[in-house]
Amino acid sequence: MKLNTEDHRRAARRHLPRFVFEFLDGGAERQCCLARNRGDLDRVLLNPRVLRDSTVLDTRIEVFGETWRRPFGIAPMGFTGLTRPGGDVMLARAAAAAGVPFVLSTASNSRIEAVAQPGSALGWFQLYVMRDRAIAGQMIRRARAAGFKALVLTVDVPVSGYRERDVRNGFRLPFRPPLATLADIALHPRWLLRFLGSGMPAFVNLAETEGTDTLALQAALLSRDMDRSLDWDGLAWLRREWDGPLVLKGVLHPDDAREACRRGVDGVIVSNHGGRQLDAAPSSIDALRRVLDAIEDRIPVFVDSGFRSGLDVARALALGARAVFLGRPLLYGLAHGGEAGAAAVLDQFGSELERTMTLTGAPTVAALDRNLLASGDPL
Ligand SMILES: Cc1cc2nc3c(=O)[nH]c(=O)nc-3n(C[C@H](O)[C@H](O)[C@H](O)COP(=O)(O)O)c2cc1C
Ligand SMILES: CCCCC(=O)C(=O)O
Repeated sequence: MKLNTEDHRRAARRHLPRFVFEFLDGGAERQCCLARNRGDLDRVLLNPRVLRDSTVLDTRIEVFGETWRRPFGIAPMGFTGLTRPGGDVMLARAAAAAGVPFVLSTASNSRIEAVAQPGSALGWFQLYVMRDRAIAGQMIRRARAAGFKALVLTVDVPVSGYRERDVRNGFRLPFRPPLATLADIALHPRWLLRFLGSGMPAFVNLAETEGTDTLALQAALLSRDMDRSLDWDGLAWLRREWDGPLVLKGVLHPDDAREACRRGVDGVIVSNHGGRQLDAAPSSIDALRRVLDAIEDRIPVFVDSGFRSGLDVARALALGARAVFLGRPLLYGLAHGGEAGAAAVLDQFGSELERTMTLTGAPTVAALDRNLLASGDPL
């Protein structure tokens, strides 16, 4: 029986070889940031209101002119195909069925065009800018042609965080696993069998860009060898390439949030990349408060990193976030149950959120506001 995200996580751990589970589950260095996300969320207390009619709950929100059925979506995640072949399409389908957005990663293992169809109305595209900016240009054009609504530029990966587990497990391209990793893969035949027909998943969208050395490029993406010269002026270049909503992902500092507003960005995602980049970064919920104060309602503020239940989502909404993006919980569901597993996780977050709204006397998302925050909240 799977009652919560931890149950899905345990099932994923059983299904996956260790190198895959540790890649998706792990954080950077001593994993302090990963733990901080969790600890700080647990300390946000909601002070419930009583005697409020909550027979009808409304979890819908509006974002960039579109309606989401619930105030959360699926964060962009690379190498999803390693968890399950066709994983990107499964996640997009689960999101579409739940009426929430799915953000397709630059490092996906499914073609942009294949994900656009099942994801359709609420699909967003996440961009990593590699050294050859022409590649980003090609991806943006494909994403626009395929109907993606918003572009998410991830800005917290100028270089990879140090993921020590990935190094120990030999997880890089070309994949030459050490014996211990090979032996562990052999112990997971159900996972292995799924890849017999298809082999190791590729970063197919990179592989399709013109005039590039595909293998070297894929290795560069997995080692997160990005364009470190990208700066605020680089945004002007992106603006010329993309005329839809532009969202910056990985903003933590209030001054960067203000700069984003000045530069005409349409939204920010407060994120520490799920504790996978700077281990000393503040928790996402802590940074969220400061970014919200800096932005003063000028543009929507989203958040991700560490959200494991609908109650956590309510915490961020009460602080003032427009919506929350969910990362690993969806991969746990995908790992053990494919599309149905991902759908079960989204359902779980929906019912947890509804229960929290009822318990706090907040029948609409708008009613989940700072008034619910318990005084003496230690953050
Ligand atoms: C396996 C994995 C792959 C990821 N790949 C990407 C990516 O390609 N692009 C990106 O912007 N963020 C990526 N992220 C970060 C997520 O978008 C998100 O910020 C983070 O997972 C949220 O934290 P949570 O997993 O604790 O919910 C990845 C995260 C994981 C766990
Ligand atoms: C697989 C390429 C990048 C994925 C990523 O951003 C992450 O592992 O956090």
